[in-house]
Amino acid sequence: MLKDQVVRVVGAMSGTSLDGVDAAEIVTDGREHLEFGETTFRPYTDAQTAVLRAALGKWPEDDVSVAAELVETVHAQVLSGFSDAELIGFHGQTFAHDPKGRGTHQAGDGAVLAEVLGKPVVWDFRSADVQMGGEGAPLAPFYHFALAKKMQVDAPVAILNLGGVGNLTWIDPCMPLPESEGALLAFDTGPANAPINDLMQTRLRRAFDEDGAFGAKGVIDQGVVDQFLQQPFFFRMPPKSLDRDAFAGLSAAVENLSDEDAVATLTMACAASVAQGVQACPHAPERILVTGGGRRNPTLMRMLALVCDVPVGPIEHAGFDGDMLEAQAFAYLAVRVAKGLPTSAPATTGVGAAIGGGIISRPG
Ligand SMILES: Nc1ncnc2c1ncn2[C@@H]1O[C@H](COP(=O)(O)OP(=O)(O)OP(=O)(O)O)[C@@H](O)[C@H]1O
Ligand SMILES: CC(=O)N[C@H]1[C@@H]2OC[C@@H](O2)[C@@H](O)[C@@H]1O[C@H](C)C(=O)O
Repeated sequence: MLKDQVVRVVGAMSGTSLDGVDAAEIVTDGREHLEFGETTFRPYTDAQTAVLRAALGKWPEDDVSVAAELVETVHAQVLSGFSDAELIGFHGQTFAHDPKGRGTHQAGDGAVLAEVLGKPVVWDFRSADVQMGGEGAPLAPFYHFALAKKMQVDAPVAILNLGGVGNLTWIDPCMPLPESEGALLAFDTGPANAPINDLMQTRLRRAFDEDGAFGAKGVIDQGVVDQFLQQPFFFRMPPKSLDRDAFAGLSAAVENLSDEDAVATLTMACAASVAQGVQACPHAPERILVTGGGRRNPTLMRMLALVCDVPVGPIEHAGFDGDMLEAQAFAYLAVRVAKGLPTSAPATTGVGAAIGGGIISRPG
């Protein structure tokens, strides 16, 4: 692919909240040129979510073929709607993530999708980074850098994704490239919606705390939050990343609280872990732009504004679509992989040197 070639590319992401597949088209040269196209979301049925949930924590050598085929089938359906796209970025579904141990496992075979869809597919974005000593996550930061350039801001900003897990990217948009030293600092902040969703499902048979209603009625158990922040993860310097279910102890710690108090406490645990992350940034960002489903939870957004010493608002304030940012990110990263450009750097994943991860599979 030529250096300046502009590509119509679609990215697809199945996130840790296990709610469905986001797909988004962009037009990009893999650097600063960025236009936005069609988007779609395909929710998983309850039965499909149950299959995926049962595969969490499993590795390729475990028998996950049914769950992996489900990921491929749903993605093939979703992506077949993007007939104009020349290239596909396919993240897959993370089943397990243990970068300093067994590695990282995103289910779904991009080679199968390339055959089915008849287009080149970039996939397995995280493994090379892990093999080179990196965390393999977060990977959206290089895309966040492109967004900050598009915003034409001249002071550091932070982009906070609140999905199942939270991740924050601090960006100095005055730097020339995302891999430039000092351009980015990125890391997972802690659990975000996953513990809240798990509690809502187990206790109340609801998918999530809609509009933060339960959390708003509860009283925060500050002792639980303070105890939670004593976990070694919060004393590690970034970059750092998390598996979805890394904090089982947090859910256990709210077991004896009422539904409302438990949700309020889990919501504050998420906000407080973000506030700790903000303290680790090189300088205070001018503002925090929130993406991912957590920005739709007004209780969480209120708590964030309370504990972070920086203005906090949804990324729509900067003109971007907070539901589709991750799908767009894997579209953008796919073009970078196809062009041989790096997708991570020491400051985003802790990898030894900037590298481009990802495999390209072409239809036979
Ligand atoms: N109206 C709402 N009120 C409260 N919470 C909401 C609302 N809408 C979405 N959410 C939360 O956002 C979650 C979905 O977020 P998102 O789609 O960003 O997650 P994801 O992409 O799967 O996760 P990750 O970024 O960790 O991979 C839902 O499961 C729910 O917890
Ligand atoms: C291993 C893995 O899939 N991590 C996800 C997860 O979901 C949020 C957070 O944890 C982040 O580290 C990452 O996803 C985003 C898209 C990323 O790589 O930037």
